[in-house]
Order: sequence, then C-alpha cells, then structure tokens
Amino acid sequence: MTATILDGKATATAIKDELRARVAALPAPPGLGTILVGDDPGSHAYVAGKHRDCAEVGIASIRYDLPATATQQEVEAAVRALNEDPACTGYIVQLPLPAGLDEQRILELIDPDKDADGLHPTNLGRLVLNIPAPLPCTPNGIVQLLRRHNVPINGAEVTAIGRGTTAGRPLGLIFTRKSENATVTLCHTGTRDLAAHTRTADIVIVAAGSAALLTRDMVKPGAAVLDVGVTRIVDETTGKARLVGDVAPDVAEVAGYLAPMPGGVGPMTRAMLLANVVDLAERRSTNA
Ligand SMILES: Nc1nc(=O)c2c([nH]1)NC[C@@H]1CN(c3ccc(C(=O)N[C@@H](CCC(=O)O)C(=O)O)cc3)C=[N+]21
Repeated sequence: MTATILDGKATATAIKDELRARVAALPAPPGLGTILVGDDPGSHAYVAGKHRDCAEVGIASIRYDLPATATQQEVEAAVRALNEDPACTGYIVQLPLPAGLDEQRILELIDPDKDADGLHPTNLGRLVLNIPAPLPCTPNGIVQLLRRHNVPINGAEVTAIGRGTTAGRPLGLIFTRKSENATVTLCHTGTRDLAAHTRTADIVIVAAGSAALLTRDMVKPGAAVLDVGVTRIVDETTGKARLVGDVAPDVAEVAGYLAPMPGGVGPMTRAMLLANVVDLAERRSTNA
C-alpha cells in the first residue's frame, strides 16, 4: 500500500478561492498586518509569503518591518498602532522575536479581537471555554485538511507528538471539542513508550521538530499521518541546506494518508491565517 497524499497546497488553493468570494462580499476589504523584527531570512520569507497570499484573495497588507536593534518600546508602539488602525482587521507578530525582547508581554498587548494567529491568551482561553474566537492556524489547518479528504475524525484515536504552543498543545483542545469528537493522546519528551501510543492511532500528527522521528514500524497500516515538523539540515558534502520533516519517508509505505512536508500542513496553516482575518472582518461587519 502507498499512502494517499493529503495535498495541502491544492486544498489551500481551494480554500483561498472560497475566501476570495467572501472578501468580495464584504463592505470594505479586510487588512492583515505583520510585525517583523530583525533580518532572519526565514522569517522574511514567511512574511513575504503571507502578503502574497493576501494579495491573492483581496486582503490588504499592512507591514511593520523593524530593525534587529528595535527596542521593547518600539515593538510595543507598532502593536498599539495596529490595535488602533481601523484598516487592520487582524495581524501577527512574526516569531521568534530577537533575543532581549519580552515576547510574552508583546503578544499579550495584541487586541484579542485582532489576533490572526489565534494564540493570544484570551483566545486560547476562549478555545478552552468553547467561545467563538480565532483558532490557532496549524491545528485548525489539520482539521480542515482531514475533513476535505473525508478522513473520519469523529471517534478517531489521535496521537500527537509535541506540546508546543502553536501546534501540539492547541491541537489537543481542538480535536477534543464536541464538533471533532476525537480521543487525543498528547505525547512529548517525557513519554516513556512513544511507539505504543502511535501504533494504536488512526491519526498521527508529528509536531516535535525532530527529523524523521516517526518511522514506519510506529504506524498502524492505513493510518493518517500528518507531518508538521521542519528541521533545517545542512548537507556536509554540498553545504546546501534542506528542510526535513518529522516523518521518515518510508512511512508512506504503510500509512493510508500522508500530509507531507513540504506541501501538507504548511500551506494549510497559511490559509487558516487568511480565514481568521476574513472571519474577524465578517464578525466586525455584522456587529457594526
Ligand atoms: N506569529 C507567527 N505565526 C506563524 O504562523 C508562524 C510564526 N510566527 N513563525 C514561524 C512559523 C512557521 N510557519 C510556517 C507556515 C507555513 C509554512 C509553509 O507553508 N511551508 C511550506 C514550505 C516550506 C518553506 O517554504 O519554508 C510547506 O510546508 O509546504 C512553513 C512554516 C508559521 N509560523
């Protein structure tokens, strides 16, 4: 057996087509803001990609690019400016921030009703309490990817590896809602027998950031496997860097479905950022 590919790129394209129609029906175009601090090339590439996505669906872009030397006060001023900017529907502070900045304090200053990442403490609290709010993009993208490929979630045994704030931790909250109704096992570095938990799972989500952590012997035949991890590996002979996921290539020989890295969960994460902005804009226009 070889796994059916859960094509995140094609699915994200379909979602963006739907979002473009919803944007066109709004009284005014929504705006996504980004705050980028420093000159990490990876972060620059991600932010550029987000603005390209916005242009594709008709969302306006508002960019704050600050130098690596920016002070806490300067970053906080950019956050306050976006909180007050009526053209900004939602925004993100690109992570990680340069060392020396108080990341937690900056993130807490974001207006929760403009939180495009869905990672503000208030919105994570709303998720726990089942109050409508922007959802964390990575786990929401995983749910959408599975739904659109008719992979059953209701009653499924889901094993996730990784308890990070952007993926593993909120994933447990989303998959255990009544609307998803899955049983979640959240594994991490303290898990004694990882394979015992992955082998019984119908859906395995690997968000540990550990290259090729999940191998074929750890997967139940026919299970859905989603690769969230990204590790940069520099080839010793060529000196070239490449991105490696958390799922070993031979997993494709036993899994029923596979969301690969690249081309799986990453593009869905980006599409969910746009979806959060459009949701916020619609909520704003109906409450106006
Ligand atoms: N405030 C904030 N929000 C984020 O959502 C956020 C962040 N900071 N900091 C960095 C991480 C990383 N992240 C990715 C999103 C999409 C791909 C993606 O689309 N990857 C492509 C290709 C890989 C690539 O081109 O790098 C793929 O998987 O096919 C990757 C990584 C969002 N992040």
